[in-house]
Amino acid sequence: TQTTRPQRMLAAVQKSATRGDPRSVVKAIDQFCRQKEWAMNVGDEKGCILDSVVTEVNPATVLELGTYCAYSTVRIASLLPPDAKLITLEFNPHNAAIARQVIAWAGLGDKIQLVEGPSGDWIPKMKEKFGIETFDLVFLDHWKDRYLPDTKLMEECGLLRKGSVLLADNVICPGTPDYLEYIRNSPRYKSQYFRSHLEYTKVEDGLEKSVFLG
Ligand SMILES: O=C(NC/C=C/[C@H]1O[C@@H](n2cnc3c(NCCO)ncnc32)[C@H](O)[C@@H]1O)c1cc(-c2ccc(F)cc2)cc(O)c1O
Ligand SMILES: [Mg+2]
Repeated sequence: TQTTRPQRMLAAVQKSATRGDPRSVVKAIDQFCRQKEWAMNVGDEKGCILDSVVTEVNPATVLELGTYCAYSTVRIASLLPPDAKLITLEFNPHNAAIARQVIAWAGLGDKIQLVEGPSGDWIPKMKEKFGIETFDLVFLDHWKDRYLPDTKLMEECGLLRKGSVLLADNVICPGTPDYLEYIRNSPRYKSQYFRSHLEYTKVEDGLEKSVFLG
């Protein structure tokens, strides 16, 4: 029977990456996507920008919207301080199942909590279910038309504090026009665009980093 792309990606990790070595997992996925099949991971070029933001913020709490196969989940978690926590939301059960195995292979199960379900349901429950007061860093990489509503929901739920950083993938391609318009014109955010390319291609894309001002 036919395998899925996430299944083939996991197979590439289990074949080429070293158990317990997160960076080898990242490398194996990038190699698979460059040599075998394109997939919608943030990728190695934008991944370097992601790494620099994670290192700069040095977050104790991270929220990721849209796990997919956990490429960025593992990439972020590999840079976190010892007691930091990363919560990643994924509502497609098949993708979640693959992501759990990628996270396990990387040996990051104690830093990463994958929560299965839609962000709209889980964002309001972060405090009661996970004892999270606020997030130091949020990585947005789920459906592009959900970036804005979920950002407003995080504001309403008091999950952002003065200095919280939102980092949004794909603000050019596929694009998130309503989110960009809101975040760049809101007096409550200080935004910065990091120009790059769509993963594994020469097409323009970029990350938007926005600091919540409280
Ligand atoms: O579409 C892209 N990403 C979406 C990711 C979705 C993943 O996240 C999960 N997900 C979605 N919404 C929610 C949700 N909440 C919202 C719904 O309730 N709550 C929880 N999980 C959610 C899905 O189940 C997937 O696992 C993309 C496309 C291109 C692209 C560029 C150029 C092309 F030609 C083609 C494609 C490049 C990229 O980097 C991209 O990220
Ligand atoms: Mg993306």
